[in-house]
Amino acid sequence: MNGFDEIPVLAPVTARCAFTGNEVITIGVPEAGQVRDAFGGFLEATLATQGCAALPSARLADTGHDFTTFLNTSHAQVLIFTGGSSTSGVDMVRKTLAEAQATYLFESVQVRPGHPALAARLADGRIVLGLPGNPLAAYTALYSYLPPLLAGMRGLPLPPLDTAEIAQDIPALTASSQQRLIPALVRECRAHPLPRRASYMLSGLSKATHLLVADASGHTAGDRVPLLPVF
Ligand SMILES: Nc1nc2c(c(=O)[nH]1)N[C@H]1C(S)=C(S)[C@@H](COP(=O)(O)OP(=O)(O)OC[C@H]3O[C@@H](n4cnc5c(N)ncnc54)[C@H](O)[C@@H]3O)O[C@H]1N2
Ligand code: MOO
Repeated sequence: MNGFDEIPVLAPVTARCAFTGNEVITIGVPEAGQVRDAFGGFLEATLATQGCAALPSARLADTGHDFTTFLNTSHAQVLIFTGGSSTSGVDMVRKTLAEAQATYLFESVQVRPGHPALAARLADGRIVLGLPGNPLAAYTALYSYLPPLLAGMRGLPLPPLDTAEIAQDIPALTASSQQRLIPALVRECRAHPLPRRASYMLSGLSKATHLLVADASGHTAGDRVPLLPVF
C-alpha cells in the first residue's frame, strides 16, 4: 500500500473576539437602551469555517481598562472587536490602539455599511480587526477583510472574486459616493438583492449566499458586479 510519510498542513490561525457595549445583553428581552447580542457564538463559528481556532471570547465594558487588559492578555494572532470602532467619546477601540502605538493597516473604508471598520498591527505582530457594532455592518466587514487577511497570513494569493449579473435595478445613492455591500441570493448565475438590509438588520443576510458590491451610481438589471462570499 502506498502512502505519504509527511503531509504539509496549515496551522489554524488563532483568533479571539471581544464583544463590547455596556448596552448589550446576552439573555432575555432588551429593555429601553439595551440590545440583545447578535455576535456571541455566531462569530466564533464563522471564524472556524475559515480555519481559525477561536479562543474563548471576552465581553468588555466600554472602559479603557477593559480594552487595554484584553489587548495585553490575549495571545491570539488575530483580535477582533465588535462595536466601539467609531469615533465618538465612548468608542474605545481607536483610543486603545493609539495607546498601544498600533500601526493602522486601514482606518475606515468608503463603503456602506461598515465604513468605521479598521485593521491595525500591534508592535508584536498581532492583528486587530475593529468591526462596527451594527450587526449587518459587522458581518459585511468580516466577510470583506477576514479572507484576504488569512490568505496573507498563510502566504496564499488573494482569493479571486466571482461576479454575477444583477437580477434587478439598484437605484443610485443620492447623498453618498460610497460603494454598497448588499446581501444577495445568487441563483443560476444571477444575483438577487435581498430586502431588510439596513445596517442593524440581519434578516436579509440570513438568506444570502453573497454580498454584491454595488456602485453609488446604481445599476441596471443585467450589470455584472463583484461578489463576496457569505460564509
Ligand atoms: N459621529 C459619527 N458617528 C457614527 C458614525 C459616523 O460616521 N460618525 N457612523 C455610524 C455608523 S455607520 C456605524 S456602523 C457605527 C459604528 O460604531 P461602533 O463600531 O462604535 O459601534 P457601537 O456604537 O458600539 O454600536 C453601534 C450599534 O450596534 C449595536 N451593537 C453593538 N454591539 C452589539 C451586539 N453585540 N449585538 C447587537 N447590537 C450591537 C449598538 O447597540 C449600537 O446600536 O457608528 C455610527 N456612529
Ligand atoms: O457603516 Mo454603519 O455600517 O452604516 O451601520
